[in-house]
Amino acid sequence: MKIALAGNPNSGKTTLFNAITGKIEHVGNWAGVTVEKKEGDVKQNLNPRNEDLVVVDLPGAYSMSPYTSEESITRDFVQNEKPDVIINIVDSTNLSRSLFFTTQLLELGIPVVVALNKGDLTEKKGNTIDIPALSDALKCPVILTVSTKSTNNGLLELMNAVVAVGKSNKKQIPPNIGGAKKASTKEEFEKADKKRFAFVNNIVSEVERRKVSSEKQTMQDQIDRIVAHKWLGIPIFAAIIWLVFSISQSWVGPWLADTFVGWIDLLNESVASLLGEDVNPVVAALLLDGIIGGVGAVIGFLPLIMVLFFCLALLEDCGYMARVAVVMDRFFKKVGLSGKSIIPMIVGTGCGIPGIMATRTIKNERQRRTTAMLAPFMPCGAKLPIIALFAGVFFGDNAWVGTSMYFLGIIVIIMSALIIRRITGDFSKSYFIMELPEYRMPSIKRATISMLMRAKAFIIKAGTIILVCNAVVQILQTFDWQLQVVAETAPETSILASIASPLAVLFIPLGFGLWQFAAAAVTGFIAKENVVGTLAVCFSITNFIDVEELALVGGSAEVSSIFGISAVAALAYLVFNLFTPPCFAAIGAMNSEMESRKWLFGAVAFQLGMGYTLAFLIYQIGTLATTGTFGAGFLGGLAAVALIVGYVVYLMRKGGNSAQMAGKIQSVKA
Ligand SMILES: Nc1nc2c(ncn2[C@@H]2O[C@H](COP(=O)(O)OP(=O)(O)OP(=O)(O)O)[C@@H](O)[C@H]2O)c(=O)[nH]1
Ligand SMILES: [Mg+2]
Repeated sequence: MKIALAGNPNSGKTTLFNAITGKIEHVGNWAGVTVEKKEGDVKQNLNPRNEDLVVVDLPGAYSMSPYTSEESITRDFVQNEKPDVIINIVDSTNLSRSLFFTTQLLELGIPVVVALNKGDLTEKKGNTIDIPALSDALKCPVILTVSTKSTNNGLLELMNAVVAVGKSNKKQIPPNIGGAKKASTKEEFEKADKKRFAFVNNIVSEVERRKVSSEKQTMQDQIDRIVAHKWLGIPIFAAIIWLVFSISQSWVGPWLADTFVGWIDLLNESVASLLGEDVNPVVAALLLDGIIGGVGAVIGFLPLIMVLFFCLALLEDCGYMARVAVVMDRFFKKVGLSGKSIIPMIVGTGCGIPGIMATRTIKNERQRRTTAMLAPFMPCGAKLPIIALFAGVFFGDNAWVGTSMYFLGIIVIIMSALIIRRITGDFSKSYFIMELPEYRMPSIKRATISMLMRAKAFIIKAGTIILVCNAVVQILQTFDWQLQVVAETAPETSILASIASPLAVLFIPLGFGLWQFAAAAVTGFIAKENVVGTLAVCFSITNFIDVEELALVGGSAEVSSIFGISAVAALAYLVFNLFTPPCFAAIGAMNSEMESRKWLFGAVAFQLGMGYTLAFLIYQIGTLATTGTFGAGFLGGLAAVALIVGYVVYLMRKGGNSAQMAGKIQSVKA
């Protein structure tokens, strides 16, 4: 039996799906979290008779009408794949809005069971819903559920009702709303919608008793007045992000990382003693420096990243991140995007790929493609080790490094959106309406699960892609083109050095024209964690976190002298890695969401140009400010940057002209 979960965004479909299948799909406290359908089998304890029950979680939808194109995945699935039963998840705190969709589902000829979800919240608010009366009015079973609870949550009753209607021979007859079913033109649909609203309002007024204006509500409004305030919103957001980076990077993170790195060191030592003296030094180096050293350098930052993800999950769960979308909407609207583009960017701070996929809910094509192109500018989980490394080595673990990279990301996104709008010549606007979820105590359990999921992905990546890359880097730097082991005094003769050196020339104006940095930037396109791993291997540093000094990169002076670049150049290198194109996997995701080769190539070129220009400006201006003269390769870099900027300006003019032309043609037509 195939069971579809359908309902409004943020009603709790995925939470319910996870509860009945035992899966751990991403749940978020805002609308539009699920963008793809997901399938799972019903858990044994909710399926006592062991039937073949498959559940499909769908993206949220407000309507089945073909004139709201947004929710097509849900509509297509329900209409084309004909599930045997639909569970309609209804947010019981928002009955009147949710039932509109219910009336449409009831008319499809597929049995519907309503899961009246978030029963705990309704109770807390002091509202009551007459469930038998609601079931009578809708002519379908209605079961009260609390999908966040593990017991006494109504899920067994729900599944029993689902199996019963799925097996019953009696057809469900939808309530009579009066001709709504036969609509085919837009006008007819609109007329039918009006009837539906009237029908729903009528039911709600009969079954629901609301407790009027509770104090809690006004308190929520008061918090929102400050948190989502026009001017205060931004500094509050900055302070919160600073706090998150402080906790993860300066306070709790290093303390955890310290213990963790101790274990990695121990592993390294025990493997070394196991290998003994007789093992071929090339093999020993591959294992100890390349694999354990390289992967260890990356994994060493795991505790730090976990703390950060935990904090972000708490912020998401309590409802704050949805407010950030509202605060940022004002700025995004000015550059042709909307608050809707923020969600992909917030999701992208975990990993760029789901962030890019989240752009799917954006209707306007230019906005969707622009968001998919710019979301990777937010620092994702894989970029955090790079930030942590450079903040540690050059800036004493200061939380401002991470915070400023986060906000630089937002600024670059806003500027880029402005440029892209000009280039495309598409000045269309869109309005952003977002339902704000209520504030609530964040759940430690949910945040822990979210953190562990991300940590798992990080470890798997470190044990596969990162491990292989580090091994390859180690081999390439051990041998020269004649396959002879390179002398320790002449590392520049290795295969790796000879490949990376020509590229390093391009980086001289950016302050890091060394083959090691060039090699690390290139492996970074395979996965951003590789930047840290490759630097560790190339500079033969087995770990960046000093266990003795109880500080991240305790031997920072030592490491920075091994790197041999200035702090300004280090910052430029950090920015270069964060603002050039993301890893290949994310570029693949960009490709599938943009659905246009032209946009994809344009986006990658734009990102390359952006990273290069920013790194150039930071290095040269920073060097001028700290030493009084420009850095090396100033003129060459200036020429390159002038070329990049000149070309972008040319494209913007061209775009502006074509927009003007289009405007003229339209006014002539009018
Ligand atoms: N208090 C309470 N919260 C719930 C319940 N069910 C879900 N939630 C919360 O509601 C929010 C939305 O849950 P999701 O499962 O992501 O909602 P969804 O319907 O899948 O949302 P989209 O995928 O965006 O359409 C999350 O913050 C959940 O923790 C419930 O029964 N009680
Ligand atoms: Mg969902």
